[in-house]
Amino acid sequence: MKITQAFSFEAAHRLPHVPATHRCHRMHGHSYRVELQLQGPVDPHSGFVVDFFDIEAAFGPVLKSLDHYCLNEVSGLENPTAENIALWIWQRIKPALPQLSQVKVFETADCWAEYDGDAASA
Ligand SMILES: Nc1nc2c(c(=O)[nH]1)N=C([C@H](O)[C@H](O)COP(=O)(O)OP(=O)(O)OP(=O)(O)O)CN2
Ligand SMILES: [Zn+2]
Repeated sequence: MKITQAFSFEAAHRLPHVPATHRCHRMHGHSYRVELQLQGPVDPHSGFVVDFFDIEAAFGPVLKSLDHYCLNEVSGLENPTAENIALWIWQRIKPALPQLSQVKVFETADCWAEYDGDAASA
């Protein structure tokens, strides 16, 4: 069974490795959406794969460290592309949520990155 919980945060960023002529080289902001997918068996007693409250508790401190920050100033996010944010989130919450199977980071409704723990695609 797969379950997904969505979160959102507001943040500023600039992409330091794109050409100066690229509009994302300038500081700007996004309303990010994060989707955390977990996969595992349904506990026969609780009926849960994982309690959504436990996902919220595990991700809360990570979310707080992103919300209303300039992502370039967050340690490990000096190049804050959607891809790098997805990987960064995965690395921080996988230990607490072993059933984590995918992290999606949406910069806009139309553009997102997804990471499923496959080292070859990181
Ligand atoms: N592969 C990636 N490409 C780009 C990323 C990224 O993280 N991974 N990021 C950006 C920029 O952050 C840019 O701000 C994205 O903006 P855009 O998708 O163009 O969204 P806008 O809302 O600014 O654009 P509209 O077309 O006006 O909706 C670029 N590329
Ligand atoms: Zn951007």
